[in-house]
Amino acid sequence: MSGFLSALLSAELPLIMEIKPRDPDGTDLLGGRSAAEVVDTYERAGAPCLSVVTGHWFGGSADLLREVTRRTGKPVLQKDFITRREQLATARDLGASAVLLTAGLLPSAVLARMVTAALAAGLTPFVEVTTEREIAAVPHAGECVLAVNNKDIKVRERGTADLTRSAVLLPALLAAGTRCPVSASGIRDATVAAGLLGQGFAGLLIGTSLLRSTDVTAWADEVRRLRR
Ligand SMILES: O=P(O)(O)OC[C@@H](O)[C@@H](O)c1c[nH]c2ccccc12
Repeated sequence: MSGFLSALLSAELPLIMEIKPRDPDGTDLLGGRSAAEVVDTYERAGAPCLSVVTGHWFGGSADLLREVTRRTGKPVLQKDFITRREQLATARDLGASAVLLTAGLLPSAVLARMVTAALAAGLTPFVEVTTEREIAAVPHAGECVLAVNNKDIKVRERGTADLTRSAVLLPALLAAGTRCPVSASGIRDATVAAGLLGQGFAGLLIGTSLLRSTDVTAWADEVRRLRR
């Protein structure tokens, strides 16, 4: 099993904590903090894995990913529009353990090729889906993280999140054979997070709410408390 999958599946609190400099509307999310400071905050709160957005419209970059992977020993997911094999080699060189593949943006033959190529490169495919049809197009689902995106990448993650999408698609994720169904985007507080974990998600990907939080450890502790 990949390092990313096993870290998530063995975590006492499976929150993939994300670093991105801006939200899709351009609002700053780092508030003057360095990437290293955010990494340390997330590690103190118990993150088993991290995510770094390298896409430029979120203010990300390859340098940001490098800075994070140098700082942490935790497996790191690269979030970007990965469509070509060369990008997989770059992700690995920058220290990523997992890569985002967006099912809704890739023709199914390309998605299949990229999943296979990522696995061959030792990277965990983190496949984002929004429909049952997209889920059905994911090969080797048992080796992938399958993540329902509660927002819509086609409108650049603007707009409000639809958390019912996660609930509706969870059975299809499990039927596809993933060990690691994840809910991503728009998880605004600990109550929502605890609810999704209670439904059966094996992991959650959270960015904005944690980046805006003044106390990430308290945020995570609240999820722990609600799950008891
Ligand atoms: O900040 P949020 O709402 O917690 O969402 C995190 C993550 O899911 C979101 O940043 C994201 C989802 N899909 C993406 C694709 C590219 C870049 C970023 C993303």
